[in-house]
Amino acid sequence: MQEMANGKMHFSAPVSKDRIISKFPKWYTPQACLQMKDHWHTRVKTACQDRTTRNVGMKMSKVVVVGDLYVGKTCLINRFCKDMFDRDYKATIGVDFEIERFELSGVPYSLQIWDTAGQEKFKCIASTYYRGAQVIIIVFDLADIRTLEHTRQWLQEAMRENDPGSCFIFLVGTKRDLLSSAECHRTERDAVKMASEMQAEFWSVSSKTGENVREFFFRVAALAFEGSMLRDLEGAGSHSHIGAGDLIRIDQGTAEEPKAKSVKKLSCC
Ligand SMILES: Nc1nc2c(ncn2[C@@H]2O[C@H](COP(=O)(O)OP(=O)(O)OP(=O)(O)O)[C@@H](O)[C@H]2O)c(=O)[nH]1
Ligand SMILES: [Mg+2]
Repeated sequence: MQEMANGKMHFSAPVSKDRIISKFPKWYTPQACLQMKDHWHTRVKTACQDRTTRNVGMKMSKVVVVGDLYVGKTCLINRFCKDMFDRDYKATIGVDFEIERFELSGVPYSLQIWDTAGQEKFKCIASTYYRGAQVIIIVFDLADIRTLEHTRQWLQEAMRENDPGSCFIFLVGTKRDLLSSAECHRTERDAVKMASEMQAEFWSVSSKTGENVREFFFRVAALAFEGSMLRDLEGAGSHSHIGAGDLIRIDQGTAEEPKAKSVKKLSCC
């Protein structure tokens, strides 16, 4: 596909078929969800159908994934982005990121997904990447209740770098394949309570089996996309947008768009 942008001809690969979102994705549980509607906002739908507005607005959102070490942040991202699962633990050093391209309601859109280190000694590096997030995903291990207790602290730290009300917050319990359904039910009840306190949407997933992983990221993409479109359409002040300096700039129109970038791994301060 060829596109004219800034007077230059670009070639952009079509979005892969399994990243096309046409129907508004559903929540995991109505007890802790950010929105209960099951359709695109009318203004967004109209804007998506209007070819003149297709090329304006946010084309990429920053997503930051935080949580204790070993809870499964990297596995969650890898299951979605690469459809793989690694049983062996390799701690994230500093940060990494992946770019995922979608097509939502006919409009191209990308998520820049930042995977941060949970280890205390890398926190000071990771926290410098929290700024400008449109989505914050706080991950905990369903099989280790202490990691749920720590999610409040993770949220506080992530919000220190972002304006209140400027981010969608998700609370995600991983490793549900390790729990019996009774155990899972008990922990989910506590997690729903925590999510409500945080004004977050709760999801329960397994990166090992892939259960709910795709559904979860589709939901993230849809809410982030709709939020961006609405802010653009309403002409909100720049403070509620992702600042230009907060995203790594990637020319989405070039033929050889990098699939993922690994940020230089730094030793800690
Ligand atoms: N059974 C099971 N194991 C999982 C799941 N997700 C992750 N794990 C395992 O949990 C361990 C930690 O996973 P990671 O994704 O590396 O954890 P992390 O949160 O990225 O850890 P840091 O990078 O140190 O912050 C690994 O051994 C994974 O194989 C899951 O859904 N089910
Ligand atoms: Mg990791």
